[in-house]
Amino acid sequence: MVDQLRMFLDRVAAAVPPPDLVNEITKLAAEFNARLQSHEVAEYNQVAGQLIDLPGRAQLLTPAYTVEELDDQRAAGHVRFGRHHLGNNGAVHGGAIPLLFDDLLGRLALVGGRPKSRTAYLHIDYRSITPIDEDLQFEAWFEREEGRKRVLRGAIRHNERVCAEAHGLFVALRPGQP
Ligand SMILES: CCCCCCCCCCCCCC(=O)SCCNC(=O)CCNC(=O)[C@H](O)C(C)(C)COP(=O)(O)OP(=O)(O)OC[C@H]1O[C@@H](n2cnc3c(N)ncnc32)[C@H](O)[C@@H]1OP(=O)(O)O
Repeated sequence: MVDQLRMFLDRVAAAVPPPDLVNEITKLAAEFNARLQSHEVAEYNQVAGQLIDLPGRAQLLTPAYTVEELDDQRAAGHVRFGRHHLGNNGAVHGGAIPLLFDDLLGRLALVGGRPKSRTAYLHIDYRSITPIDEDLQFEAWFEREEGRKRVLRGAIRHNERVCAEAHGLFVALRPGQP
């Protein structure tokens, strides 16, 4: 379902459909919304975002990324941004790139039984255009850990070209801290 929805968002972004089709799709979307509404659950029971083996954890907000290598210091894999993430001129929107890094670095910050943490800062360097509709490679790694502070770095590449780099501080939450 999430794969289809991601594709739907890409199609909506790319299409200029005739008015009849817009009306038809609007009715279908309204029907899907109404049907799902009756199955709403509380945050801690929801499945979206919890399906760790699916691209982007099956969370629609997050770009569809797949982790292929993971240990307690490093993660690597691939990501593909779609038309939904377009800024302009074939380049990914600058706001979509931190979404990937926050999720990826935040997820790595948890690996190895580490307690939950929150992003204190996330700095992005946009080194070159990040293209949509291409398979891109990412890497994330620990730079250092000092008490509750975890400093991580990440990079997205298109083949050999660096597209963007990230530098983030994640602070482990104290018991009871939201
Ligand atoms: C099965 C399913 C699995 C699912 C996997 C899901 C993966 C999902 C991944 C998704 C991931 C998404 C994740 C998200 O999106 S989390 C959402 C975005 N982030 C937030 O909302 C965080 C909001 N901020 C806070 O809650 C607090 O400020 C935090 C918790 C961050 C720290 O407040 P706290 O009161 O706790 O700590 P402290 O103030 O005593 O500071 C402690 C130390 O840290 C240093 N410090 C703090 N801030 C900064 C700063 N800006 N620059 C430099 N340094 C900073 C500070 O100097 C001190 O250092 P030192 O003096 O000790 O040396």
